[in-house]
Amino acid sequence: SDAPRPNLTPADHMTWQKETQSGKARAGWLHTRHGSVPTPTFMPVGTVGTVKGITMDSVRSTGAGIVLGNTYHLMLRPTAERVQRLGGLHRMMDWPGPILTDSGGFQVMSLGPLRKLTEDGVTFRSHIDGSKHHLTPESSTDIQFKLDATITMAFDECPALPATKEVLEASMERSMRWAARSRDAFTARPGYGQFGIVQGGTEQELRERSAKALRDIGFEGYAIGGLAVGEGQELMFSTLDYTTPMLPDDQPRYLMGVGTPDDLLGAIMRGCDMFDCVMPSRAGRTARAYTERGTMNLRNARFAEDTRPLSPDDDSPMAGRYSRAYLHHLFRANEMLGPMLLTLHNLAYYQRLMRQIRAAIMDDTLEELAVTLRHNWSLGDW
Ligand SMILES: Cc1cccc2c(=O)nc(N)[nH]c12
Repeated sequence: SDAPRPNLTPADHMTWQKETQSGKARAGWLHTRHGSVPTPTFMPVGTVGTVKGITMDSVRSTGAGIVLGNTYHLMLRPTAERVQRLGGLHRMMDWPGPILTDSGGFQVMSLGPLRKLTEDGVTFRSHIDGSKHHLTPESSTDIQFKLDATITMAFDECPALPATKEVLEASMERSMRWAARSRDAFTARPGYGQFGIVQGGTEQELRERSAKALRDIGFEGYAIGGLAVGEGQELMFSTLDYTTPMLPDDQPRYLMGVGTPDDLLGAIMRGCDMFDCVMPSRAGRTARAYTERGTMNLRNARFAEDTRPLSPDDDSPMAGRYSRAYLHHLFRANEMLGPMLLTLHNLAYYQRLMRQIRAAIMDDTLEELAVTLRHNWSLGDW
């Protein structure tokens, strides 16, 4: 967005400034040690220090401002100590902008085989070489410090859904104890920050207690965890309806692991500001294009001689240079360039969507934009 940047607020940690609001949707600025980013913002996932298949210059060219890394993957390879010796993630991956790192608990529960969870933390074996590892709120926070993460996530447990209220309650309460230990282990630095993660599944009373526990600890931002784990959009939105108002109005809200363009629109309209999801990049590697008219699978034979661009207003650097037919050929031939071009295209679409939504928040026309977007997404290919 070319909106004038409000002046940076001097602070001993990162700050978020709300610029304007339209309904429950907010437009603001995230000010960090590694630069300022307009919100709402979508964070491309750079799990092991790379947004798979494209250079960080390409990521920057899509308009992305902040990217995500993962404690779980980076601690296993190349290890946090080596990243630190290489000058931290920013220098190692040639990304001077802000980096948010997830804390590892979620990835252990979904990736690491043979894991054991205790009050102290999680013991697990590496999915790479079977070596044994232990993650605690303290060690996760220390790893993120070594990575030089701009935004550090508290170490939490994300329970699999469906789960009984008792299971959700015990898990949430443990995550809150871990949040306090994560905060104690965090090293405050000007322009850096740490986010707490609200848990509690789809139980309003648990979400309420979790949000209060995190506010009492005090963080620079608040993530909503425990969603995007198979509950479905309706239940995710209804959970957001009562959860976002529980969080401080003047601090950023990060909905973890979300989502499709329609998810993002709905979550922004419910007061969320930051998002991450593997969908656009993973889809790019599997021949699925995200466009204003919904998604399309470029392996489909109907594209074999379709000389049109992917979408008429594609503003990625490849805009108008590669036809659907060419992409169809690349994927059929299993050429590297296919996933590279389509990942770039999809991330550029997500960033364009963020800019469109932010502009509509600024001129209070978000309701109208939402109708247009949902209509066009339903059209399918033209
Ligand atoms: C990446 C992600 C997606 C979805 C949920 C979560 C969560 O609850 N906690 C963490 N740390 N990460 C998550």
